[in-house]
Amino acid sequence: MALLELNDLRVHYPVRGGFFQRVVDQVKAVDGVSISIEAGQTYGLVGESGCGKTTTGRTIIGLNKLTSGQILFKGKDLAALSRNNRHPLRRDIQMIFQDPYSSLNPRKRVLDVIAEPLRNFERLSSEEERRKVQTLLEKVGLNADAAYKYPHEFSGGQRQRIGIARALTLNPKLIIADEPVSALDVSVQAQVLNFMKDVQREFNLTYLFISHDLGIIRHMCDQIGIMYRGRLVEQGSEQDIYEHPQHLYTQRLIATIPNIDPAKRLENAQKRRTLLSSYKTELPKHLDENGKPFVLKAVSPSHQVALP
Ligand SMILES: Nc1ncnc2c1ncn2[C@@H]1O[C@H](COP(=O)(O)OP(=O)(O)OP(=O)(O)O)[C@@H](O)[C@H]1O
Repeated sequence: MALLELNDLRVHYPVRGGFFQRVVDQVKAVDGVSISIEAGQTYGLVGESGCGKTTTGRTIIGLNKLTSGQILFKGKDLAALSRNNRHPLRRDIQMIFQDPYSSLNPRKRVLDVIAEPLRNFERLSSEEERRKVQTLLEKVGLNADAAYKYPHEFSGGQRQRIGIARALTLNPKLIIADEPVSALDVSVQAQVLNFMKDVQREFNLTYLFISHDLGIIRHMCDQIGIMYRGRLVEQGSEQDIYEHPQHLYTQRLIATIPNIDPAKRLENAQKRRTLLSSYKTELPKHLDENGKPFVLKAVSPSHQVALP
């Protein structure tokens, strides 16, 4: 049995207009999405901005209401369960948000940020809570003292680790990661992604990984779904999607990937930086001495030509 199954999920937002603010139209943000995710796997949901990825994730976690369809988690239909029966299942699904700069409350200490889900589900003494938070901080590679600091005292990558620690507090089975690295510098992206893979192994997690970046999706995911205007146009294994894309939209998306391996991308960015710092670019002139158009050329410091 799959850990999570979406059956014909639809989420439509009403568009209101006119003097009486009547519903005049619907935005079909998610329009008939069916997905099945096996325990321990990473399912990547990819597509351009506005195609409905975030709405799908938020609906699974209960932040949005579904219009129709089923969300089966461990075989139970979340929408059909009473609040009381749904509550214990909710703790098994957590979310990592896109922007670690805005998703952590700046007025709360890291201890309170990470302990918040615990306080909703468990009654721990403050000593037990502190110990649990500090163990988690160490697991995500931060110092236990970080518990007494505020989010602004950390870098973007460290903040995303705090977001990951927060998602792990209740030992969830499924984590929905919505663009977890898109707000981070490319050099930090690879670290956080690899760290998420380590955490997945250690905690036996299943990920629904949402991204618009096919390079990152390839690095992270076993199964991939391509979304376009609220619908899934193609689903398959990582190899199916990248080696044999069937749908024209998938083929176009793949053709636009600049460099699909994030580790390679980082290596290339570093190479580019080194090259730029050791080379100076001579400014172009319009014509050379023979009257031919001047070609822009890079010259090493030892061969620099003094510009007139
Ligand atoms: N609360 C809302 N009310 C009305 N329309 C909404 C609402 N939230 C999202 N939408 C619309 O639903 C569609 C899907 O939005 P969604 O945020 O799910 O897309 P996305 O693929 O996650 O995009 P991005 O990558 O830019 O976050 C968009 O057209 C968006 O404008």
